[in-house]
Amino acid sequence: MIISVPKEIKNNENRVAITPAGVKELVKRGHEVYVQSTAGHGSGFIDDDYTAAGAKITPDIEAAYKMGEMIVKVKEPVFREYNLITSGHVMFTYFHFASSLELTQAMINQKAVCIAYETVEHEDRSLPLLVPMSEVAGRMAVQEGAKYLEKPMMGKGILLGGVPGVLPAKVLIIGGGVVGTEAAKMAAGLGADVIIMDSNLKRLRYLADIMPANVKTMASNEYNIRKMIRDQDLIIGAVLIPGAKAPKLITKDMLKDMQRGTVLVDVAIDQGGCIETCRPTTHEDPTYIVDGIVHYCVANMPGAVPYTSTLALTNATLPYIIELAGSGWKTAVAQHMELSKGLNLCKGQVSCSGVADAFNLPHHVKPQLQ
Ligand SMILES: NC(=O)C1=CN([C@@H]2O[C@H](COP(=O)(O)OP(=O)(O)OC[C@H]3O[C@@H](n4cnc5c(N)ncnc54)[C@H](O)[C@@H]3O)[C@@H](O)[C@H]2O)C=CC1
Ligand SMILES: CC(=O)C(=O)O
Ligand SMILES: [Mg+2]
Repeated sequence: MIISVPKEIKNNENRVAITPAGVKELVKRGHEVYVQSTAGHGSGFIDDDYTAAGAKITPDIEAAYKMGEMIVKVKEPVFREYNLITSGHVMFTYFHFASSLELTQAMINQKAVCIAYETVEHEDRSLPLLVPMSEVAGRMAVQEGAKYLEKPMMGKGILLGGVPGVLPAKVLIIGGGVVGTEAAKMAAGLGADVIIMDSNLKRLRYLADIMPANVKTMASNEYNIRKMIRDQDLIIGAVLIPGAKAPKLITKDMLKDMQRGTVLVDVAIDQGGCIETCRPTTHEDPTYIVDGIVHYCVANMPGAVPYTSTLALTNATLPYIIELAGSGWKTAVAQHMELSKGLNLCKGQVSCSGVADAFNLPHHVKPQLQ
């Protein structure tokens, strides 16, 4: 198969979808790999690293899309890419369709086969291609939260861990999955006073067992959220219903109950966000203030630490790229339950229920696989 890797053009997105090591594995199996010139620069790979591994370099994004049967990316296509995508393409990348009708409609119109990293799902319901980036974003959420709690950044002016004789900051994490767990570990390690809320009691039992003593667990419901947000310093949104739009758990009217300078980091923003006043921001301009509350809502947080994120992501995606390239997408999707869960759009039909529900579109349980 011919696999093509365009350079990411989303704001401050420095990850790349394939490393030279990945190219070598694909070329060894008889595939042809095209990589757009400078696509790897942000992650520390130069064009010569790719050619040495057997890739061919394309001069621009148009050529990258033109050459490939399967396009492997990191982030969802942006407007400039829509018309480069055709019904002949298999697109393998993060899409987060439920958060964007525009993107969903564009990909329906282009009739491409869209397999979304974030909904590839194992039988035990884990999400192997979301996990590594959630690990990164969960850890970063605390790092970024700590930074924006500083007074010059419009935060309350409180140090997460406190100092001897002064109490530490309070951190509330809503959603105790991968992002929430990693955030809790980081915040606890810095000495903060941490609460994790989740709607899944089994998950809370597990977290209560493994977390240090400065992490407490609490059931997630409106009453508890309203009660706890009053005196928190940092609140991290980390819920997920796979494929679907995130539920709004903190509404605009709740902001007046928070203390000024409280920082909200809505990691779930890529699925629309779980805080009503959150809208996607970029690494260039990551925060804004509503009612004195700092909102941080960057939808591609791992893009800022590409040296870590590209390796973590491609460690997970490469086996699936090899499978899709080796068997062809139809056979791979038919034979592998995890990849069939990843199929979101197929030649203009919506095959992911979360996406269909988000926009009231017809849901094709069995899309045309021809
Ligand atoms: N902004 C960014 O750059 C990034 C965003 N993400 C996003 O972060 C979000 C979380 O991802 P993961 O932790 O991997 O998901 P996960 O599936 O591991 O965890 C989600 C948790 O939310 C819980 N949950 C669902 N509804 C809830 C509710 N009403 N109240 C409390 N908890 C609830 C679930 O029980 C589960 O434990 C996703 O939207 C993901 O796409 C992930 C990586 C990067
Ligand atoms: C998961 C995701 O959206 C990201 O890594 O950017
Ligand atoms: Mg994202």
